[in-house]
Amino acid sequence: MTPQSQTPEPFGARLRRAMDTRGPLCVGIDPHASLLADWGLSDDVAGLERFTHTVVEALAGQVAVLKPQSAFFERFGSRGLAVLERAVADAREAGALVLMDAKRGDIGSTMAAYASAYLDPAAPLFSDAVTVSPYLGYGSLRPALELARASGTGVFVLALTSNPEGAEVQHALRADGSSVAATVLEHLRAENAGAAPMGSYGAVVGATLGDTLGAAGADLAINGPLLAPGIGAQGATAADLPKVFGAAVRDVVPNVSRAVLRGGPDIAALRAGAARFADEVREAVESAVAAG
Ligand SMILES: O=C(O)c1cc(=O)[nH]c(=O)n1[C@@H]1O[C@H](COP(=O)(O)O)[C@@H](O)[C@H]1O
Repeated sequence: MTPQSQTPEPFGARLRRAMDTRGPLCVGIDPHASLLADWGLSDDVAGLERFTHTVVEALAGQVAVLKPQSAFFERFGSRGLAVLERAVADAREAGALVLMDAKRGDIGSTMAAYASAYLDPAAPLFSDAVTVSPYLGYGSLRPALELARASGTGVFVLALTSNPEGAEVQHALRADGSSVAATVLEHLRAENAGAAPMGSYGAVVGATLGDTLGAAGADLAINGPLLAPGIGAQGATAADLPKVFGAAVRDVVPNVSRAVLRGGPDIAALRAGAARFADEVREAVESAVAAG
């Protein structure tokens, strides 16, 4: 990677500041073909570009985190990736942190290349953080964890995903009786130990999981951020957050994609939709914290 003249501020510190000033909401940039159609756009690169540019213009000055889902850009090949590159740069320029949702995971030597694609400051898709999958073994993520440390970026590791199919792998019990997901969380706790105000290594834990976390023996106190997708289109609400996350609710970065994006293409409507979810999240977190 590019040599750094000075140690960059860690992602965890940058994220905590953004959460404190803008609120913790993350909005996903997920240009589904159906959303392009709803917005009156063509399902091609021009439609993708217009959609993405509108979302960035509407929300990059307002929300803490924007999370482009790479698959929706990859389906258009190199021209789709060019749209993604510009969106990442524009969103960061406007003050949002960009979490690239790429869910990468591979053997360590290949993981190093994925890490450079998103976490090397010289890379065209350089982002503030990236989502990764630990299901080739947590240790295979080491190159990404190390590059994140060096470049002041973050890594969000899938632990307990929002989809119902995730449980067959994530709740599975290891020989010592701990669940696979609890083991992932344990690794993250060790990674973030001693970091203040919080570590740069997050977990993805679905807001849809209700009270099933107990079944996975999941201890969410990892001293790092907890990305919580599933609010809106997948049925969870802001009011579910304290139930799912308990005392860790202060570290939750709730994600909403379709339920905000459906408000477009009107910029004011997109902003109002995000603001409504942000208010609901703030209310839910504040009342949970007040209740102790
Ligand atoms: O890592 C993610 O972002 C993610 C993890 C997970 O467990 N569930 C999940 O839905 N996501 C992503 O979060 C977004 C949810 O979108 P909506 O259901 O439209 O709000 C999509 O981009 C998913 O790929």
